[in-house]
Amino acid sequence: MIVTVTYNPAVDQTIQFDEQMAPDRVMRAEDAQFDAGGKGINAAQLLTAMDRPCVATGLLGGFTGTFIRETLQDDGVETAFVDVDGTTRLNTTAIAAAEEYKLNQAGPTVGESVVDSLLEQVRAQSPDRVLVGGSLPPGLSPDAIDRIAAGGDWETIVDTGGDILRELDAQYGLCKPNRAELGDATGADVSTVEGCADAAEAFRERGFDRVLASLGADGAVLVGDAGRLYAEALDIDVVDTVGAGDALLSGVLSAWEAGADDETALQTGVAVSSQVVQRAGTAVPDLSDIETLRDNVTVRRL
Ligand SMILES: Nc1ncnc2c1ncn2[C@@H]1O[C@H](COP(=O)(O)OP(=O)(O)OP(=O)(O)O)[C@@H](O)[C@H]1O
Ligand SMILES: O=P(O)(O)OC[C@@]1(O)O[C@H](CO)[C@@H](O)[C@@H]1O
Repeated sequence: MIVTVTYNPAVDQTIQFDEQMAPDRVMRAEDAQFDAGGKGINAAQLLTAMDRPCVATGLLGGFTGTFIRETLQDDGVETAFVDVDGTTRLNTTAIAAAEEYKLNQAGPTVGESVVDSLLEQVRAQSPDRVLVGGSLPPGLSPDAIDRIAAGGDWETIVDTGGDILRELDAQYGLCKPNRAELGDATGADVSTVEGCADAAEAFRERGFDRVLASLGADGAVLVGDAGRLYAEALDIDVVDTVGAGDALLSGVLSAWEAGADDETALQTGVAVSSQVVQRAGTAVPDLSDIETLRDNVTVRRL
């Protein structure tokens, strides 16, 4: 069973324009939507859609927190959130012509005592795996993630920025940097797939059993004791890439939960992310056919 921890959830607002962004005038949108977001919450929604037992925890507050709580309840996602005084943030993705603008708020300031409250929620679920996803709100340091990792007998997976990854001290089952985050975390040249695999391999020594590097349109690399695996991305029509990394990770975790090997897990991850990027925002696509779709993904050893 997986518990996801989102210290800094968000309502994701996605606004679509037919024309390019321009300053000093009113832009009129063609379409707009709100989704419950934050990396761990996205993963919990996707895992639930793939019938994997999962509980979403994290910090919620204000009217945006209420929206997230109600959306997850409607989607049948099990939750165990901790209430905070501030208001959960609202992040905006503007899709204008072919360009994507991501505008993320910092989130409400919280006190360190929230880590104890969250740990209590996590322990109460007795999970096998815990995924800590997303940025930290003001008031918390990377120690908040280390404390979750060291707080019980579970494997911890972490999906956060390169600056935070670099500062973690505990032992982790996996981290999931994207290309820029891998570059930030390691300082290595990540301009080629091979360079990314080298950087991921070297980064394992910092306390990560496996590194899953997501490379956008170039696919993904999974490096661990079983070797270096590379999956090409599928050739698809992308609407926006918000939540693409969460989808890749959810597919991998879903397959591992079902007992699959790393190769099948990577195929599943790429298949799930391909479904997500073909839809606007972080809405959950139909994943009932994912075990068939993953056969379209080619994995090779580097
Ligand atoms: N342009 C694309 N074409 C095909 N697949 C894509 C494209 N962009 C992303 N993907 C798929 O999504 C996966 C994750 O993408 P990416 O590396 O952009 O994640 P990310 O930067 O962590 O995203 P986010 O932080 O928004 O969740 C890729 O490994 C790939 O399978
Ligand atoms: O600011 P963070 O925590 O790094 O990222 C938050 C976020 O952009 O990531 C998700 C997509 O991966 C969105 O649901 C959410 O708004």
